[in-house]
Amino acid sequence: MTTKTRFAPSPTGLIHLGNLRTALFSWLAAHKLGGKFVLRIEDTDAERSRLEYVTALMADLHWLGLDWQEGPEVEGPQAPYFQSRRDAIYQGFYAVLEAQGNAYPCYCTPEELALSRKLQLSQGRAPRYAGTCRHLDANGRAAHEAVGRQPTLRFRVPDDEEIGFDDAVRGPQRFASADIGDFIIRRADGSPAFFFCNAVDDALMGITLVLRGEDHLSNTPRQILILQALNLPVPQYGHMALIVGEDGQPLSKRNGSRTVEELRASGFFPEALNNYLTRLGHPLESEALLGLEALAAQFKVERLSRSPARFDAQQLAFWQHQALLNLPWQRVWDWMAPEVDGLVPESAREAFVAAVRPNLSIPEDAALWAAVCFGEPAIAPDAEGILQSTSKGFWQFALSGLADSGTDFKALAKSVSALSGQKGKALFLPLRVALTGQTHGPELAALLPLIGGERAAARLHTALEMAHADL
Ligand SMILES: Nc1ncnc2c1ncn2[C@@H]1O[C@H](COP(=O)(O)OP(=O)(O)OP(=O)(O)O)[C@@H](O)[C@H]1O
Ligand SMILES: [Zn+2]
Repeated sequence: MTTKTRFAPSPTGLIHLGNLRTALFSWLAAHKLGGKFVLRIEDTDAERSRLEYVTALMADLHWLGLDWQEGPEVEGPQAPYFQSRRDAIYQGFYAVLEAQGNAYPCYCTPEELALSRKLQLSQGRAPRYAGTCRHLDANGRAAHEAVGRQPTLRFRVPDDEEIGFDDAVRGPQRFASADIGDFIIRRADGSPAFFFCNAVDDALMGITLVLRGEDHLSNTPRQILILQALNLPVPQYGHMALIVGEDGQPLSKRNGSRTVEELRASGFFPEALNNYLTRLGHPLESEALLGLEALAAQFKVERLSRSPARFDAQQLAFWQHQALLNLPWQRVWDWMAPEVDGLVPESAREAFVAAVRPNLSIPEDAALWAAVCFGEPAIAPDAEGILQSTSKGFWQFALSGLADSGTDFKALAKSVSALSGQKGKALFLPLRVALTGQTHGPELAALLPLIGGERAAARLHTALEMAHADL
């Protein structure tokens, strides 16, 4: 049996890294074994669901390379993949459950339910549905209907059963049916309850492995009961620890967690997110930046951690740096192009990327180095003093070195050192400051050929003017 996984977001906001990691792990689990990954949109909450969030989350998944084999856009044998368009399917299953006696209409009002809950709490009991409408006969129902009460549909939970399943992440789980009250599977307005259509669709779509956040763990026994009653296949479930933010709270669409869209807009590479998130709560042997297929090859469901994973901005920055160092130069060029285009000659692009990529973290960082190489950069405030404390003689040696060795920085440094007697920082820092205006930056050996002999000579002249008179 091939693995089939799914990502089933509710389009009620932009997705965050917690949602994304669920999608990523599901994708990896499917692709590891040549299986399929399904995207299903759980938009039954008409009030909170928005089409623009569907569009946004699909754009996010495409950007990350997490393409789906069934779902919106590509369709598939179980279309439609929007739950809002599958209502006829759910109604059919409600009818089956009612005919079997596994579901019954409940006419209790929200006020009556709240009162019952309060009463149970005051008696020190865990509140659950008291079973008021469990045994209503046709007359009792008719009486409620006559006063215009709209019923919900409740699932009749068997009395004394144990519901067990083997969680792919957390191991064996046991629940007593006696702790689960009869629960609502269709709301009074006719709309399906989340865990009902979620379970039914997983079964109909042939999902074999459901990886999701542990916020869903308590839904699972109810979903298993529904599927068993309908004689539908029960997938394997794996409940992962949630990602918590710096405040210790789970990332959530409701609490304004940083969205994938924001991370993309601020210049993160998809490879940085994929590599960071795969290692967040899942140990990997490889320390290298890996593509999705390589990540999938190393991914193992049984390695998923049971303890919460904390979002760590530094680790994400580390993987962004790895992406900058390792991606093909054209990718890095396309990423920085909007910031530097027009400044960098076409023939110098590859060399420019090679020179500056270790010194970047966001595209805007490239603008400074483009100005350094091809424009007229200002001298940074912390650099001015360094030039003022050099001697004019030093710059005369530098100018003659440049005339002899051209843009070969190693040869230039060697000749200035031989003539001036300076070494180490006393040699390199003034040269860096004069040539770039900065006290830190990419290798001068890589920058100088881009700066070119003419600009370099002009900058050494400026340094000569700023140096104090001596010799
Ligand atoms: N902080 C989190 N860490 C890991 N996974 C998460 C986190 N929050 C949600 N998920 C998972 O993301 C998947 C999609 O969830 P869903 O679209 O319902 O979003 P949500 O963030 O839970 O929504 P809301 O913020 O409204 O509660 C689910 O499997 C859910 O368990
Ligand atoms: Zn009732």
